[in-house]
Amino acid sequence: MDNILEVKDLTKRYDGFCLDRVSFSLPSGSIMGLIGENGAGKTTAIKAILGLISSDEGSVKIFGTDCKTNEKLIKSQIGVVFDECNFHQYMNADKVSKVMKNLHPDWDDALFRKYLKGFDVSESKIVKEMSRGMKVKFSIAAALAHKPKLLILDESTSGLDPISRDEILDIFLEFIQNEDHSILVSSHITSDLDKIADYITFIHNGKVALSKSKDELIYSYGIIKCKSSQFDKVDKNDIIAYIKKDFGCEILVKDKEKIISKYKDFVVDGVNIEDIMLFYARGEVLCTD
Ligand SMILES: Nc1ncnc2c1ncn2[C@@H]1O[C@H](COP(=O)(O)OP(=O)(O)OP(=O)(O)O)[C@@H](O)[C@H]1O
Repeated sequence: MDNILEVKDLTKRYDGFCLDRVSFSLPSGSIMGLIGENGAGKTTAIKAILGLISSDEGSVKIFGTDCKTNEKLIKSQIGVVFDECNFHQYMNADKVSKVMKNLHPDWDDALFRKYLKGFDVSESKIVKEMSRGMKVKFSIAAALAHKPKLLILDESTSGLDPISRDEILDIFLEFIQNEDHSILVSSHITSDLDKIADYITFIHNGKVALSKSKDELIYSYGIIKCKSSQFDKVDKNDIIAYIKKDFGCEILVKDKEKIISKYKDFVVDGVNIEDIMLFYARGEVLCTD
């Protein structure tokens, strides 16, 4: 499987913050969830990938080509949705369609209207009159209607109600049925990523803390829950991270099956993306692999 997006050592320095040598690859036909705390660097990474801000170091290849070599063609094949609607406040569907038709040769007006109808967003309403959720749906409809191969969304779905989010997650899954398509989506709603992501990249303090297949994380990682007094019984080489609390200790481990047979006295629970994020962000991390 080819990579639709390859980010290598991407670095951006601001006063007091550094996006530090961020690297990851997004294979075609897949969805990657970009997660991290507020201020971790997700938007900075996305903007640097899209060339909306200049990077200090590193490279970005999209569709196998360095972004700088054929920027116009590459960008025409990317659909981008930020958390705010980028269209002018006084534009309605007709006006957006007119503008997009000139910008994108593959613009499909009928598809745009189909998505708007499906999302229950009025074609006559101007952006200014739309609710936050409507603006997001309007932007997603426009991003999909120019038939991109790569869809990049930054925190776009957070303001949507659970039903609308579910509807959009289905559209994302349908979008990647085409093996040439991929999605990079930053989100704080990790339960959505539990449902749709194939890969997870976790940015912590400007650095990639992990970038792995979601199945590898979910099926092989586990959490040992034990008393603080039992902590020393666990081999440090088995520990990825741990959190000690007043009433006990939680330990993130890899290779859950091995751990279950090695430590028969301990309860080993499964994990979700939020658990893993909490361990890396709030726990003591012993192993960064
Ligand atoms: N133009 C800028 N000038 C200076 N610092 C900036 C600029 N843009 C972002 N930053 C800083 O970069 C850091 C990362 O911000 P970024 O928006 O990438 O985080 P994020 O992970 O997207 O956070 P959130 O989840 O809150 O949206 C923050 O410390 C922020 O203050």
